[in-house]
Amino acid sequence: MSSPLDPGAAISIRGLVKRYGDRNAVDGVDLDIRRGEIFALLGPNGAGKTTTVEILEGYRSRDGGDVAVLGQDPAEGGRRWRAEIGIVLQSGAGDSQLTCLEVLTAQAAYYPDPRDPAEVLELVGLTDKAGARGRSLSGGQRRRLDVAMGIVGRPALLFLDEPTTGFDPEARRQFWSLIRSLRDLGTTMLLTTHYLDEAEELADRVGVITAGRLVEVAVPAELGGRGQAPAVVSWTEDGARRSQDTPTPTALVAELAARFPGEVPDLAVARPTLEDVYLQMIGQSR
Ligand SMILES: Nc1ncnc2c1ncn2[C@@H]1O[C@H](COP(=O)(O)OP(=O)(O)OP(=O)(O)O)[C@@H](O)[C@H]1O
Repeated sequence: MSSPLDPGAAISIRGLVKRYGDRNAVDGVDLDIRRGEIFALLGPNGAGKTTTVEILEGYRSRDGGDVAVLGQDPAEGGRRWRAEIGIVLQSGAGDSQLTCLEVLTAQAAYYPDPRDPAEVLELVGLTDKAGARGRSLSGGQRRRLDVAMGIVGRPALLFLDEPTTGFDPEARRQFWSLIRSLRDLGTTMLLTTHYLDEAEELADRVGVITAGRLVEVAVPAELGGRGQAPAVVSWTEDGARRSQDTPTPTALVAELAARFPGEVPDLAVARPTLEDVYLQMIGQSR
């Protein structure tokens, strides 16, 4: 028997089930996301991420379980509840004939306490594109406009579905700093991503979902026992690459330092990345 919904959480989920035909796309998910937290949902294609997120957004019905999003059942969320939620979809506003400022001003009019559209453009780094039409923007600029649309209503909770797909490395870093400024403003965020470095960089906690089940929830540094995993020390010796797993890499490096006259050739100390443990987890659960 699972515990009751947590009324203080931004998102509280117990025993969530969604069926398509005779298959459970979401198969008994329990999860609490704290207010102010950035939570990343990871999982392979078809794992059930979008289905789960769309149920939380109130866009899909569920077949079982209890859900509270900002204290409300999303299946019954009214206009006031909806105004507290921002959504950044996989593709959004970019095709509009309107200018960025116009499209954002039109969106802001739906909300009781919107942010100033010009300030939002500044926040997403599109001030110099205020007068440009959506369809003249680059892919990365369109995504920023999507984010601007998602946050102009001053949401307490923001859903971001694969927000940086198609970004160049610099645009991704700028986007990450935008997400951090939203966190500093108190916004709770649930993001789905296939970029493990993005999850590591942004998320307070990550959840891995495979075949509709949440297999682990942890801070990125601890996922899959990563915090306790041995380090791999590698170096070059007698023209060959050597490597050794060790729980005490400092001792091994000291030993190598004593053995070599100067620099230890090509010395590297590595621990499993989030991607390493993630791939291992989803491999095991298939
Ligand atoms: N409307 C639908 N009708 C039938 N099956 C569906 C429907 N929507 C999703 N599914 C199935 O449910 C499962 C979960 O899909 P979902 O879109 O939630 O996965 P996902 O984790 O978001 O994947 P991706 O990373 O590819 O976006 C998949 O097997 C998918 O084929």
